Amino acid sequence: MHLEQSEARKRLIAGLIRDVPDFPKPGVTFKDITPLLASPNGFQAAITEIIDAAPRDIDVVVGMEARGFIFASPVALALGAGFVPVRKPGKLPGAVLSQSFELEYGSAELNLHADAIKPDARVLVVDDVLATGGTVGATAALLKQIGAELVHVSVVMELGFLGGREYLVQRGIDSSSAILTV
Ligand SMILES: O=P(O)(O)OC[C@H]1O[C@H](OP(=O)(O)OP(=O)(O)O)[C@H](O)[C@@H]1O
Ligand SMILES: Nc1ncnc2[nH]cnc12
Repeated sequence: MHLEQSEARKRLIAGLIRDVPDFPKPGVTFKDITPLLASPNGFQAAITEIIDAAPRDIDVVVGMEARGFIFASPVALALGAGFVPVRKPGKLPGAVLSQSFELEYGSAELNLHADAIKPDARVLVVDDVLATGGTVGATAALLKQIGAELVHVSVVMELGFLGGREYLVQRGIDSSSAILTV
């Protein structure tokens, strides 16, 4: 019964993520989550699936700007954990740690407030899409600079053909789950 409910949620979620060809550049098929967010049942199903897969005793849920914020915040509240944002450069007002990385469609840099997470904190990282793994990898590197423990990575959709999971495993991040893998 539990499994059937989960399968039904996954089907609902899959039907609410739209493929947009050649966005943001030719050759990239963009996975658009806005129809999922616009559906209360769909959005709730995604949050339920992430919570069900999450380890217990999480102190902090980290979400990455911008789409990661949307999923990480309700997950943090449901788990009784704090929410900490990883942001693009120039957005956080305090002293930051910084990490650059490569994306499927460009290069980027992410920042984390240096004092946002205690060194012994158990951290769950939540994002919408795992593509090349660059974003999660950079976030993991930021957490490593602090000394926090990255316990698990949860995403709504993994683009398996881009090898993000292998990229993460090569960096010692071997606990991750995706609601959907394409
Ligand atoms: O595994 P990767 O190759 O790193 O790709 C995945 C990341 O790319 C997207 O973010 P994007 O940088 O497009 O920013 P946005 O959330 O602000 O749209 C997505 O939300 C993930 O964070
Ligand atoms: N193809 C894609 N669709 C949506 N978000 C992404 N982030 C990186 N690649 C993506």
